[in-house]
Amino acid sequence: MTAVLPDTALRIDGVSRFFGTGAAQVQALDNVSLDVRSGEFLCLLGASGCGKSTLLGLIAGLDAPSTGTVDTAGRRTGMMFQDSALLPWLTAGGNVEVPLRLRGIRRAERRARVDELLSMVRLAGMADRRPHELSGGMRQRVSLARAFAQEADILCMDEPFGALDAMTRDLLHDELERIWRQTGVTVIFVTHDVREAVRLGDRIVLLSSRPGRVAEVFDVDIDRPRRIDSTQVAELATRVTTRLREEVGRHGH
Ligand SMILES: Nc1ncnc2c1ncn2[C@@H]1O[C@H](COP(=O)(O)OP(=O)(O)OP(=O)(O)O)[C@@H](O)[C@H]1O
Repeated sequence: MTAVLPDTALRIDGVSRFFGTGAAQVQALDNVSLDVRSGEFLCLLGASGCGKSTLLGLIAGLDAPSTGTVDTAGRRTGMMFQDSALLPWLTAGGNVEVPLRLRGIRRAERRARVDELLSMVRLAGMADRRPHELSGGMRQRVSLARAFAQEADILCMDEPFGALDAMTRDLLHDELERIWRQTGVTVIFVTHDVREAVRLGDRIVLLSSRPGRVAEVFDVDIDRPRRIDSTQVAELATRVTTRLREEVGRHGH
């Protein structure tokens, strides 16, 4: 194994993951190897059940590989899910504050940080609202602010905008891209939406159907900011979709 370069945020080396034992055993991932650059926006794409969430969980340190290694060289990882999973008894501000509390940040600093984070997702003045008083898009903005409150070096996002309407999703793509550029965080973004991957990613890693293997890696050489409905995005999305169809077809799904 070669040394991890300083600008490598994450090295996944020969990772397989099995669940269960005996006849009921399922192989979710098969010998996945991948280096992710520091500050890169990497999209993981693949058919349902190909192991995207499993791989993300391994990167986030929520799970351990059966074989192989995931090396984040001590970098802090954070997580954001599709469901905003806000705590209903806390306000928007209270939710964003949770990771700050967990990290032992003092009250006055927490307050200031919460205001900053809510402004960053354009929810200044909404700190006292409760989740049920917010729209789905606003809840996901709070969730985004909470994700950034983790101050992770590597942010793992599991279809964070999957449940939103197209308009809201478009806006949140813009916000996420802006914040990603401002903070320099490394993002690992799971999606099954090809256009979303092309809209956001520096690279797209296409996983094969179960067990997930790296089927192909696409570089997205399109200037930012991108528009999801631009011709360039559509053209690359068509190429990626064709490849994705081949992968799905190969496994008879
Ligand atoms: N804890 C577990 N126990 C048993 N099987 C599991 C477990 N977690 C995942 N699997 C299986 O591993 C495979 C990969 O699941 P995973 O959720 O990673 O796929 P995915 O690509 O994220 O799917 P989707 O796009 O539908 O969310 C699936 O067959 C799933 O049923």
